[in-house]
Amino acid sequence: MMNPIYIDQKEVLKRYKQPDPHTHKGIQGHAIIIGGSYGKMGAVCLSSKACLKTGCGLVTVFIPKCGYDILQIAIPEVMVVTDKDEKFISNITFDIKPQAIGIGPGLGLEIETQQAVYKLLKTNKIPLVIDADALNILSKNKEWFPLVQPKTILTPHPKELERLIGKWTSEEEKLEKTVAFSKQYHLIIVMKGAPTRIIDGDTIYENTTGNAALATAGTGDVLTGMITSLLTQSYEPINAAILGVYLHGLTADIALPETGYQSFIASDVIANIGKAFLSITA
Ligand SMILES: NC(=O)C1=CN([C@@H]2O[C@H](COP(=O)(O)OP(=O)(O)OC[C@H]3O[C@@H](n4cnc5c(N)ncnc54)[C@H](OP(=O)(O)O)[C@@H]3O)[C@@H](O)[C@H]2O)[C@@H](O)CC1
Ligand SMILES: Nc1ncnc2c1ncn2[C@@H]1O[C@H](COP(=O)(O)OP(=O)(O)O)[C@@H](O)[C@H]1O
Ligand SMILES: [Mg+2]
Repeated sequence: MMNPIYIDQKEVLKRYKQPDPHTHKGIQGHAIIIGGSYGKMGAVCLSSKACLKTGCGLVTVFIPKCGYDILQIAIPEVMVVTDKDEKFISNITFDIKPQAIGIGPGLGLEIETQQAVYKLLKTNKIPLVIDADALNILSKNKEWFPLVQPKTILTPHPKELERLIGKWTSEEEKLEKTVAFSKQYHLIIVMKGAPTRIIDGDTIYENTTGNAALATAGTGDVLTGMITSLLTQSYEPINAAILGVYLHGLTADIALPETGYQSFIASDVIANIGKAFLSITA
């Protein structure tokens, strides 16, 4: 197996693009975050807020009806489109033209939701991040793998990865299986963990930021929003994944002296995205 490329400040600065002073919200890009189900709307709140805070111009969420008030009250900057169903997503339709899609946080596994994901995968040509229950839906329907567009970013935690590629008996085998999966379907796999690794075919990247404070509900949902945001801002998928993972970890390193490991929560990731951006260019 190849040695990893460490994702450090030098690697990130090679890829980071300073915003143009003459940019506007249209140029900064429009993201759509698709997810949520009854009791898991917080995942979409976290993901969509993180998306905005990572610099894209506009964010729309596509959620089941029961999330409408929750989203509009929690994050006034985010626009909302609702499904026809109350508690889960059953048919994904929107007439906006986003530059990137993030799908999965809080989505649930209802049969109707699985069919809605199938329809999206079959027709979608927009850069995509697949996380959480959208990954679990793919794992339940492995014959859909070839429908996923090349260079789509998948962000599994270890259990989601196991559901996708099967069990492994060593770290080496886990990496080999993930590289083979990435190569077979031309996908970028963000193997979340400590450390997070990004697999792009034969190339393995290893993140150098982050700490155990991130072991708390919703931090993965936040990462999905951040990577989706970078995709809307015209970063190549691999660069969006690299920059997103690095900044996400950096928020926890910045916050740790104030929060300690225990009190750090996913909203603290979002609150520190600004400082993380400032520190990479400092
Ligand atoms: N506020 C909200 O609305 C929130 C909503 N959320 C939404 O909930 C949905 C379900 O997502 P989920 O990840 O909680 O459940 P699931 O896929 O069964 O995986 C859990 C199991 O995986 C394992 N595991 C995880 N990490 C691991 C690691 N690093 N290393 C090793 N193992 C690890 C671990 O398994 P164990 O070790 O217990 O066998 C654990 O029990 C999804 O839509 C998500 O977006 C959440 O984001 C929370 C906030
Ligand atoms: N001990 C740890 N050290 C560094 N990062 C961690 C640690 N535990 C979790 N993380 C990070 O936190 C995030 C958790 O994502 P995930 O499991 O999808 O959470 P959720 O689904 O609750 O949002 C990942 O980015 C992972 O790399
Ligand atoms: Mg998750």
